[in-house]
Amino acid sequence: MVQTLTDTERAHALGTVPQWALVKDRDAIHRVFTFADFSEAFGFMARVALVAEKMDHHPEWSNVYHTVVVTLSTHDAGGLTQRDIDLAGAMDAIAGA
Ligand SMILES: C[C@H](O)[C@H](O)[C@H]1CNC2=NC(N)=NC(=O)C2=N1
Repeated sequence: MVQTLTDTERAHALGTVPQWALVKDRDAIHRVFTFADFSEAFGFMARVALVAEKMDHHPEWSNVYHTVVVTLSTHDAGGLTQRDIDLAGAMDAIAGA
């Protein structure tokens, strides 16, 4: 079973994905991606979906027109783990930032 990050690990891990912020009321990270239009946003989601499935780690997300709102947390561990940091990094790379 994957473990939630310790405070020291968390500080280091968050530094590797600086565009993500800790969620206030739960142990999770959050980012809003904004694209040029719906096609770009949905194309991003399609690419991320394939990667997430391969990683066996899945985002909580929603889409409205050109924005994709994402929360990452590891349900099996009840909080933030390295798996969330890895998926966040993969999403950043797919989005190009
Ligand atoms: C059985 C399967 O491996 C698990 O349910 C995976 C799938 N995707 C997951 N995604 C996320 N975000 N957290 C999990 O704990 C998780 N667990």
